[in-house]
Amino acid sequence: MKTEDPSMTKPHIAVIGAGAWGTALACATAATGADITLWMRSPVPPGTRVLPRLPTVRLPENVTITGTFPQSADVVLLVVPMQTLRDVSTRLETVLAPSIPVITCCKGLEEGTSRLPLEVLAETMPGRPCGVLSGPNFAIEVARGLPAAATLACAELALAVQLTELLNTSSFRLYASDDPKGVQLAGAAKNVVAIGAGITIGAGLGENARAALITRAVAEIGRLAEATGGRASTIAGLAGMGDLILTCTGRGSRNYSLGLELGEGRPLADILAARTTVAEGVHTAPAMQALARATDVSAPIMETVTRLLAGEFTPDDARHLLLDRPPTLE
Ligand SMILES: NC(=O)c1ccc[n+]([C@@H]2O[C@H](COP(=O)([O-])OP(=O)(O)OC[C@H]3O[C@@H](n4cnc5c(N)ncnc54)[C@H](O)[C@@H]3O)[C@@H](O)[C@H]2O)c1
Ligand SMILES: O=P(O)(O)OC[C@H](O)CO
Repeated sequence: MKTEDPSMTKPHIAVIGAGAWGTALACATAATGADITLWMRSPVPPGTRVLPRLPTVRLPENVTITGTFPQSADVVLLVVPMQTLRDVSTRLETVLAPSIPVITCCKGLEEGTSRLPLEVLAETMPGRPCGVLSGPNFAIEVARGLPAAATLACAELALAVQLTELLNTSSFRLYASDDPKGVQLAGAAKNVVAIGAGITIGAGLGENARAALITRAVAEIGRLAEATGGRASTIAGLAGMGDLILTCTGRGSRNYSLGLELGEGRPLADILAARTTVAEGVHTAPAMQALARATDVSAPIMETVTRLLAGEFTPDDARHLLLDRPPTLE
């Protein structure tokens, strides 16, 4: 009788959240050959292989959809909207073995507390090894296996390296980092800047203005990263500059397209009412404004986008994004 060699057991990667990004990450990590379980909160009929957020993508055979949280896995990817991270991670913590590493793939700050994703997990999953994955990644392209890259950061570089080796594939290239604060700050802030970039184009201010906005955002996000214990140099990488380039120019971005509509004069409430997907920048902007104020960081872009979203500025005032400040040194 054949006995199974435990050293030949396939890795198990659990993905929590079957929105666009969770579905894409299930497809991408399936290419490692691991067994993938994809948790979704809404039940689907047995045999479902195509999920609502990415209706043109068929899940690979080694992806199993489940409605039950995992108790174990080699790694868990948490891929839910930022404002639900506290609730979902609290519930997951009650069943998941304490040594299992969790990677947050959210890009945002928690509204009301201005917490970064890993700061939320430190409260809901204390003592657990955690990391963050972030980079210029439109879900549909990653799901289709088009080439993409991202940063995976953990406070312990050795863990980041170990997890990149587990998750890296020939089309989804991962770079390890030991600056999780900088990576999270970058991923959250770019969504706010993307709204600003959309407003700039939607209000007809031109592409020069957008390029200036993106470039000044790099400096602003660097200051915010340092104020939260991260490194400004991280903002030059995939999670910073890389994601700013993608999200501030690609019409596939929900944050950028929301900004475009705002810039064209459509009220925020109408834009949000017509959408079912998450535009993280709407929640993250006031949290980023509060963080900047609390840490005494000059953050005119975060401030202006927040005030535009709150209706304190009209799109006609969008030049505030760049121009209404005295000249200074670069
Ligand atoms: N879509 C992308 O291209 C992309 C790429 C990189 C990172 N991200 C980030 O990933 C995160 C998720 O984004 P997405 O694009 O998958 O969002 P989405 O709007 O496509 O889907 C969100 C998913 O979360 C689920 N959800 C909503 N409320 C929930 C709750 N209370 N509990 C559990 N699940 C809940 C929804 O059912 C849905 O499946 C965001 O932080 C986003 O910034 C997205
Ligand atoms: O559609 P957005 O604006 O949430 O952007 C998606 C990804 O974060 C791009 O990297």
